[in-house]
Amino acid sequence: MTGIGARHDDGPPGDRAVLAAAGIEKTYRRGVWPARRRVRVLRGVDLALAPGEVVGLVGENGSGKSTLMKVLVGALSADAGTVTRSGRLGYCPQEPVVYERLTCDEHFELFGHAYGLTDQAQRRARRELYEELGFERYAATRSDRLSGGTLSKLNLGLALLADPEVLLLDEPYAGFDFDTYLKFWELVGERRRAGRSVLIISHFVTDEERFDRIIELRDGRAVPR
Ligand SMILES: Nc1ncnc2c1ncn2[C@@H]1O[C@H](COP(=O)(O)OP(=O)(O)OP(=O)(O)O)[C@@H](O)[C@H]1O
Repeated sequence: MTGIGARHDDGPPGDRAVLAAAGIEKTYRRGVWPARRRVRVLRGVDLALAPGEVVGLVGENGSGKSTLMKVLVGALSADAGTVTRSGRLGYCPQEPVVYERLTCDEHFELFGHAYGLTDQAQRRARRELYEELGFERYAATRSDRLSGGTLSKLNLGLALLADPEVLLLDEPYAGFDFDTYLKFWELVGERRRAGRSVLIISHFVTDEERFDRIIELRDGRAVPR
């Protein structure tokens, strides 16, 4: 792999980790008694992200990638294991979580407020994101009137707004056209050079060259690839 900048060839991040998970287990319970069954998805996942690393999280459909990411951000509780984070966290879920009646601008204002950004900082970051991802013309459009691709840009933009130290992206480019897909990787490269860490769920073999490291979820465990 060539990655998109300097590589980390010095093994697992260990003490330098900005995000570390140890022994994560998760079982879902489905159905109602007597047809109740358990789906054991994560069986002891260990994972660590160092500053400035861009790591791919891969695995077949249903292997538990989204489940793991939800546990890492704290949106879902694990049955066992620990997650340690340092710094600000940005999360781009697979399904955009937006308010249908709010415009793109209003989303940035709301999230900027939630992140504790000053108005000035929020406006500056918003302007840059509109430009980088090319959706400024939708600034005043309500989110329920956006196309799927533009909605994905808003979803990603909101995760990037506060320039988080750790960025977790669940298939962030669903619906992106090719130009936007390339811009997305430029944007990841910039974050990386700034020492930010990024974990990306990916299904594309073509992405593999862009990661510093790839972790595969297999049989409920994380294995290096
Ligand atoms: N809320 C839930 N309740 C019950 N089972 C669930 C729930 N969420 C996910 N699952 C099951 O857990 C397993 C892992 O799902 P998950 O979405 O984490 O996989 P994934 O690797 O992200 O899949 P994909 O590549 O298709 O996005 C699947 O069998 C899924 O059906």
